[in-house]
Amino acid sequence: MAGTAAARVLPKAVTFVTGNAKKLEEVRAILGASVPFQSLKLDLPELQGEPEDISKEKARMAASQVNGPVLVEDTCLCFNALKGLPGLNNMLKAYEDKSAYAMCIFSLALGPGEEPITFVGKTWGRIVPAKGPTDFGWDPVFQPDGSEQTYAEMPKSVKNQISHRGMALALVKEHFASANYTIHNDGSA
Ligand SMILES: O=c1nc[nH]c2c1ncn2[C@H]1C[C@H](O)[C@@H](COP(=O)(O)OP(=O)(O)OP(=O)(O)O)O1
Ligand SMILES: [Mg+2]
Repeated sequence: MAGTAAARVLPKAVTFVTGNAKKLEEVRAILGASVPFQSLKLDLPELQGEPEDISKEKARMAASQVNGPVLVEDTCLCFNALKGLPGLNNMLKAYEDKSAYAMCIFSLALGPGEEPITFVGKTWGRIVPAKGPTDFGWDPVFQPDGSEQTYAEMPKSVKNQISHRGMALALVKEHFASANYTIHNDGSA
């Protein structure tokens, strides 16, 4: 019957594994208190393959290292001219089609050996000559459809409302709201 499942008990709060401070800043701002987490930088291998598979494998590796629930994230800027292949800005110079999408994939693994759940967010736009502050990756060259500003030019709150990361985290939030996990701290770090 729907809605009668007992809340799953987690041994500790979720660890968001990332080495990227700008990502972490956005994830904190977007999740607020809705998903309690701590962050940790781990040296994980950069894997090859389909984006969702890479993300799940990253979550599996992180969950066994942390020995607890983890959230990992991978982002790519995918160019339609290159049939979605993640690539570099200057590769686009040869193409008329400047359309692109930013894609963010989060994977949640509740512990070692558990099948990760993925959450995907996409924002469509195009590649433009750089505008705005240059402190976060390709933000100055990505202009979302319907906007006159690049991600870099937008106030953070506006980027987070419409961004690939914001979209994916809306799904993460929904998942946590419906799963209703309870945290029973096991006393380890
Ligand atoms: O919203 C964004 N706006 C602009 N640039 C961004 C964004 N999000 C990621 N990026 C950049 C950072 C990195 O140069 C590349 C791949 O990101 P990605 O491999 O997922 O990140 P990372 O290796 O720095 O951190 P992590 O430790 O979480 O894997 O895209
Ligand atoms: Mg990475």
